Amino acid sequence: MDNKAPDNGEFSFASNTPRSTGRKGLPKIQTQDHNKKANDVCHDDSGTPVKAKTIDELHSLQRKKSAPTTPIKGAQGAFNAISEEERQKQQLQSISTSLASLMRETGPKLVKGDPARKGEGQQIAHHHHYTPTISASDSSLKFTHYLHNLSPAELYEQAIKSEKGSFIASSGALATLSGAKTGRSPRDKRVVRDETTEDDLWWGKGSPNIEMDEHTFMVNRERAVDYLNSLDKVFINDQFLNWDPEHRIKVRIVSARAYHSLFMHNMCIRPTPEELENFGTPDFTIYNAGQFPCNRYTHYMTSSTSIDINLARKEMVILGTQYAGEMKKGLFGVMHYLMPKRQILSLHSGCNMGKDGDVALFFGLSGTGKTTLSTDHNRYLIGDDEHCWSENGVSNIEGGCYAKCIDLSREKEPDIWNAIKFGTVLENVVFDEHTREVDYMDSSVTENTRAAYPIEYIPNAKIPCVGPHPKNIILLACDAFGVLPPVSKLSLAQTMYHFISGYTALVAGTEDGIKEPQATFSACFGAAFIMMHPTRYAAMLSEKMQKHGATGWLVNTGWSGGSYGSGKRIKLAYTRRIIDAIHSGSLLNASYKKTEVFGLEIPTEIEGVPSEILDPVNTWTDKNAYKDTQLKLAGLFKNNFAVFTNYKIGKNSMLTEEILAAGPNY
Ligand SMILES: Nc1ncnc2c1ncn2[C@@H]1O[C@H](COP(=O)(O)OP(=O)(O)OP(=O)(O)O)[C@@H](O)[C@H]1O
Ligand SMILES: O=C([O-])CC(=O)C(=O)O
Ligand SMILES: [Ca+2]
Ligand SMILES: [Mn+2]
Repeated sequence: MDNKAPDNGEFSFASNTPRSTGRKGLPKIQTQDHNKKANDVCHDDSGTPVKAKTIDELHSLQRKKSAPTTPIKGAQGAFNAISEEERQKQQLQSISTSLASLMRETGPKLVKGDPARKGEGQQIAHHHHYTPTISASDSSLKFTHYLHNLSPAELYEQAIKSEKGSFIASSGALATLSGAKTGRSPRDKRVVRDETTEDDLWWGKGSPNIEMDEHTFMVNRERAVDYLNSLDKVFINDQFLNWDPEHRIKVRIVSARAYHSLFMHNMCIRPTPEELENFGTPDFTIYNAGQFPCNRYTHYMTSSTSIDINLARKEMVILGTQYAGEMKKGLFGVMHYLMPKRQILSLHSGCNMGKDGDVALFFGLSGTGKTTLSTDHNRYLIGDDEHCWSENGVSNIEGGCYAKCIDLSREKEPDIWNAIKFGTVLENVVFDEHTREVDYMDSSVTENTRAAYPIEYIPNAKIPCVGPHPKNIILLACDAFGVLPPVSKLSLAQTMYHFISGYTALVAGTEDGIKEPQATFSACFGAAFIMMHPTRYAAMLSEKMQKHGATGWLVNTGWSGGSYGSGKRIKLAYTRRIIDAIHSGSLLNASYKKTEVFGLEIPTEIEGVPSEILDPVNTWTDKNAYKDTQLKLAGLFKNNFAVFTNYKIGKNSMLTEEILAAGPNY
């Protein structure tokens, strides 16, 4: 920070160290007369004196008060002039409400700051009109310390001080463990079914929304809040979702771990100090009590993990899992409800933009390449995982990226490699205990190792993360069967067919319990996150693609030359050349031939890609095995799509017919 605390010999870290001056022995102890200059033998002792009389005072000089970069709105305005004290009071009141038990008193007694740093800089919520009654519980006599929107440096210190398994990696990233869960637990997700959600949401067979009643939600909420209030300290993050200013959502995350706070600091949009001062009441609140299990005797609970969403209360509760992705994807689910209600399409996709403003969306299930392929040195990154498509164009929902890092290499993914530095959260990676060098090949903890970093850590991120209407819609599938072509150009009906199907072979690890690749269908490439029926999203996508003239593509980032086990994964370098040809427009006008069974249009030539791999039949030595495997996969597609044949997609029933006909034919 500064050179203001000068060297007086006792605290010598300045450049004239004993080593550099070649002097032997310890520096001379000087107890007084700092100003003596003449005839000094040791030059180190001749610096200006420290401007403190005591150690405490010295330490208080080290940290200067943060000040907003621009004057706070309203403070000097004629209207709604609000005093600093009043603003702090409002903030405390809001946080007190967030942490309140709904059964007992109005809210906990709050203290801002770390309990370990008693006295300094702490503010007690004196304004809080708490009236102890005869029925007051012991917990209501306790203070709840909260740490509000700490900086990454502060969160590092908190994590290292109090969370086992937190270390600084040699890159500067914070390496942490997420505990027993190293992936999401979709089977433990519950959504409150009430008047608000009864008609709007998708319930029943195939739906990711497993119902829960309001009362049970309150039981779990109380459990989480009691747990959080019982702790020494809790972390509060007040942040935003969605870079489109018209549709920005305010979120509050209450959590017990500095790791969770830093993760969300990176993943959500970070408010400026001014925006934070004027934050007001959040639109949605997460209570993350992940270290604490749910009570398995509670109705609807099938394990000790429960992730509960209550849209009417605008709250989410997490019990029994510390995997940070639950918060990220929980909020994504909320956006999948809020945005379509405003005629905005929410998408599980990456997004980037070329120099000429051409935007591409990358859809795909976990591990198919959204983050890898949207992070492209020659293009601007808008976002890697969650977007909105509105009348204004596209906007990222998040403020950060969440990259898989198993087998990560500097050569193949330089931008992601370089983003792993101070401030980045590294989950469940293995490192050398001395050098703290990470071994990205090591999956001893889990296959699903991850890095969460702010989007501006990617050098060509487009800030603000918004762009014009997309030109190319790229559907990524990691086909473990090895029969889908590396790239196919899709008609609108085919795009809709594959979007609704949402096929991939899940790559090990992201969803807890899955260890081997297996064929998966997940509607809209994100059935775990959508809240309404898939046809709602599909209809919006087809309408937008038609209106803005976007082209659909199916890209197989999975196997070639055989299924998983015998074939090999398509080289990332080839996939990148394919994606380049889509972006440049050269693939749009290439020559094509149609495949059997899936009826896909495949190009005969792409610069930088061996032509023989473009038709997968060429890469298989056993042609009969290829044919059988292709038919087997086609059958799986048909079976999966059967549930959608009774639904109309959009207003146009012509399109519905075409979509049904756009699947495999054999
Ligand atoms: N041909 C290929 N194309 C894309 N990715 C590949 C290819 N071959 C190997 N990979 C690897 O596959 C992984 C793709 O993961 P990525 O993080 O991009 O998934 P994602 O779609 O963003 O998933 P999630 O939604 O879980 O974040 C990376 O580890 C990447 O290195
Ligand atoms: O949410 C996660 O854990 C990782 C992710 O992006 C996904 O699964 O789509
Ligand atoms: Ca990703
Ligand atoms: Mn994702």
